[in-house]
Parts: sequence; structure tokens; C-alpha cells
Amino acid sequence: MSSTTSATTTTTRRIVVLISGSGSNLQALIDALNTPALPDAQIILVLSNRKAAYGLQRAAQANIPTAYLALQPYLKNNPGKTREDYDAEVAKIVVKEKPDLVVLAGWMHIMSEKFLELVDGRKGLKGDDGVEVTHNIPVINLHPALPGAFDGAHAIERAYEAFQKGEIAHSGAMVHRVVKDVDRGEPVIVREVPIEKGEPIESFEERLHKVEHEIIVQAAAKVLEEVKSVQR
Ligand SMILES: Nc1nc2c(c(=O)[nH]1)N[C@@H](CN(C=O)c1ccc(C(=O)N[C@@H](CCC(=O)O)C(=O)O)cc1)CN2
Ligand SMILES: NCC(=O)N[C@@H]1O[C@H](COP(=O)([O-])[O-])[C@@H](O)[C@H]1O
Repeated sequence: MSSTTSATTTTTRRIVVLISGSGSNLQALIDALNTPALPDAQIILVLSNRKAAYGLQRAAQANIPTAYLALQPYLKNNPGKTREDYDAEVAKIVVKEKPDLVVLAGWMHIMSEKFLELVDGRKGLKGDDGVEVTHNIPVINLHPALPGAFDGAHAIERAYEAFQKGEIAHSGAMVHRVVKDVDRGEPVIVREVPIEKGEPIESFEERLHKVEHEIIVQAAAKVLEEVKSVQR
């Protein structure tokens, strides 16, 4: 009786994570790798724009390659270069890893159109061999507020202050696709987070970060699944 074996091959998805700080959301991704929450995935590079970012230590402890490139040292070391050139350099570092997904996990640098063009396929990027290649890599960002509520930096503090003034009843967190306009990209995952009357900001922030650690994994898995289905 003939028997056939179906050879099932799973492609390990490659994730690049950009950070600037503690890296607790990076840690959530690391902890979820190859669990049912985030199957068949590996983080192939963690890039920080801050040398002292503890997230770099978290990556090293997980044997994940790291890189550091900050704007001001780049401009100082490359007279005449611009912020856009820096963003293009970041894009070059990222696409060299051939990721399936780029996650901004507390990356505190507003990316110019240049970065997005080079990473999401609107413009080609010349490799070391001089050959121009276009990439179509999704970029997602974790933001500690609801869509359109508190775009930009210091969102947690601004939301807490707005609650204190009676302007909002709750806040939240989201992961969204990255577009030029900061925090205006299509939401991937959105979760409301209540603020309790009289509670200190620290307890609201703790509750919010717990939600972030969940949605960043959910969003990465969701977008990677979309990548898989497109490639089928
Ligand atoms: N083009 C985009 N770039 C980035 C986005 C985005 O949606 N589109 N998201 C941000 C993350 N972010 C909020 O989620 C954010 C990060 C940083 C800033 C900001 O004001 N940065 C200043 C420097 C601040 C500092 O160094 O402390 C700056 O870049 O000049 C606003 C929002 C990531 N990038
Ligand atoms: N606007 C971007 C922004 O405010 N991002 C925020 O930076 C923190 C990073 O924490 P982590 O370094 O512990 O992952 C997170 O709270 C994330 O939402």
C-alpha cells in the first residue's frame, strides 16, 4: 500500500525591532517567540537610537543581534548629511536583514517619508552590489493612546491629565501601521484602558503597559499572518 508523507515546511518569519528605551515591549515579543501567540518567528535584529537603551541588553541576553545608530552622532560624523539621510541609513540597516516585519517598540524618532519609501516599496534601495531593489515590508508602531486621541510623544501623561480635567472617560493603546503622519496609520489592534478616579498615574501606566505587552504580540502575529497569506 503506497504511503505518502506530506512534507510540511514552515518558514520562520523575520522581525526587526526598533527601540529607544527599556524594551519591555521588545521583551514581550521575545517571550512570545515560537509560542502559539507568535509562532514560527524570530527577531533577527534590534536597532536602538539610544546607546543606553536597556532594550539592547534584553536583546543581547536573548542572543539577538543589536545595532545602534543615533541621529545626532550620525549628523556629526557625516557633515552635510541630513535627517533624511539618517532615515535612509536606518532603512538600509533594516532591509539588509530581509525582514518580514518591522516593529517600532518605543522607537522615539519620527521617520521621514524617505524611510517609508525605502522600506515599503515605493522607492528602490541600492544594495552593496549597486543593484536597486524594492522592498514591501510592513512597519507597525506601538502607541499608548487610542486612534486620533493623543498623537505624538508623552501620550500617557497627556491622557491622564485630560482624564483629570474630565475631558475623557478612558484611554487605551494601539498598534498601527506606520505612515508619514505620526500615529495616523491604519490601526491593527486597539484596546481601551480605563482610568480610575483618584488613582495615581503610575497605576494607570502599569495597567496600560500590561495591555501594550499583549497587543504588540497580537499585532505582530496578525500582520505576519497577513504576510503569509499574501505569499501563498
Ligand atoms: N513617520 C512616522 N514615524 C514614527 C511614527 C509614525 O506613526 N510615523 N510613530 C512614532 C512613535 N511615536 C509615537 O507613537 C513618536 C515617537 C517620537 C516622537 C517625537 O516627537 N520624536 C522627536 C524626538 C523626541 C525624543 O528624542 O525624545 C523627533 O523625532 O524629533 C513622536 C511620536 C515613531 N516614528
Ligand atoms: N509615541 C511612541 C511611544 O510613546 N511609545 C511608547 O514607548 C514605550 C516603550 O516602552 P518599552 O521601551 O518598555 O517597550 C511604550 O509605552 C510605547 O507605547
